[in-house]
Amino acid sequence: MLKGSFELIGDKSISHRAIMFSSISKGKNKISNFLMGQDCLSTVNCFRKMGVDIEINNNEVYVSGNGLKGLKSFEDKLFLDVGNSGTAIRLMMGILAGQDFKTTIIGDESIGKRPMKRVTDPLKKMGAIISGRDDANLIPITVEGGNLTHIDYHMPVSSAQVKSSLILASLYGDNTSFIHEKMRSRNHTEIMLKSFGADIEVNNLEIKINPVEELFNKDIYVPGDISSAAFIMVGALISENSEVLIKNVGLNDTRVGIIEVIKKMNGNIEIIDEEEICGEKVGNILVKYSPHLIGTTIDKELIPKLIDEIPIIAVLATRAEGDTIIKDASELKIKESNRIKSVVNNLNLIGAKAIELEDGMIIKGKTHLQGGKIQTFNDHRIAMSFSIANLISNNKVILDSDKCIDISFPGYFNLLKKLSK
Ligand SMILES: O=C(O)C1=C[C@@H](OP(=O)(O)O)[C@@H](O)[C@H](O)C1
Ligand SMILES: C=C(OP(=O)(O)O)C(=O)O
Repeated sequence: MLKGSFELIGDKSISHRAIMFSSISKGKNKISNFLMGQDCLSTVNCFRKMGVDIEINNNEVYVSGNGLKGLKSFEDKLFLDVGNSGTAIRLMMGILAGQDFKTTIIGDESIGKRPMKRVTDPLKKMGAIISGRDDANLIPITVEGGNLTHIDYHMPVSSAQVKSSLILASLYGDNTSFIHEKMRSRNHTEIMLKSFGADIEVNNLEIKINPVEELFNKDIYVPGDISSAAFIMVGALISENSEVLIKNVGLNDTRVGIIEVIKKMNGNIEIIDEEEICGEKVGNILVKYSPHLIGTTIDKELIPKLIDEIPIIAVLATRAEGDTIIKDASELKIKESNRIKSVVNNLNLIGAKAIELEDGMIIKGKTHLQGGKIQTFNDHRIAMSFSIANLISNNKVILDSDKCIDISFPGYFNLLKKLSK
């Protein structure tokens, strides 16, 4: 059973953006509740390497921005290392496209397999010179920035990383740019850049960006990460007699898909004390054990609102009455692991019944988890999802490795231990 309350750690997406946008703005600012996860620290290291003064003091970060074109070239032999982070590399390429120097980006084995053409193609159209393995699809990727044109681009995939990268490059363009989304993805970039003085207008799925001379730093408070809260929420929903209050959860409309799904599945979840801080909705969430969960279908518009939560939703679905069907989610195949395969194979391995689909999965409800040793593929979301499955398994669910959890949720096991009664 999970019981108690806790303050949620900072949002990963917003923490990355806070470092990047502060680094290319003028002035000094403070970022509070910054996520000290490995992914966000990779972003810090990249911008330090490009001459930005970034000081870390507990969960607070102080950034002295260099201005829009003020990043500095470093010795040729050095690379920018993004580690495991898709957000870091894709967003950073948008910024590098506007700088007057050449940079090579590297990362770990997982990022080495993730597709970058979705970003490098449109950035090349804007005038950046980009090369890399497999026609600039795979790292190491070299970006030579400079004078960019504008772009009118219809995104072929729904991705906040692609959208954000192009918004950033558009700040350096020669005229107004338009970016058209297929589906509404997380909008932290639009919110934060506007507060820094960017000229951005959003009309449904169209984003209009006018280039600016400079951005100006503002203090940022990072709300808690709903994608991290999701593991504890599901833990509480499925373990008997649980009741957990999660404080300080980011509740941006583009991120709350997990709450919508839990409600549809008849889960006992309640949002209390909602407010707005730095343009982002924040609130407390009360979750209680829910013995009468029902299966559901998740598809289309809902997918971008919960893309990172699908592995843990799949665990939740094993406790529901009836099947849960997840469709339109082929993006899962190109995350830190192929999350369709890693979820389905591991669920079946511990006694659940899951079927792999081309663009998602079906999870049979009310199955009894038996436990077993699962493969995380060094994917943090897989590791945490199956550590929650462990709470309801007859025998232990053993992870082959759990170090990857530090990528997005440092202190995760300590918290789980504190809440476990
Ligand atoms: O913009 C972001 O911060 C993110 C966007 C999503 O990726 P895509 O843009 O590839 O969908 C998400 O999976 C990732 O964890 C963070
Ligand atoms: C996919 C993820 O992150 P990124 O794309 O930044 O590596 C994630 O955190 O689940």
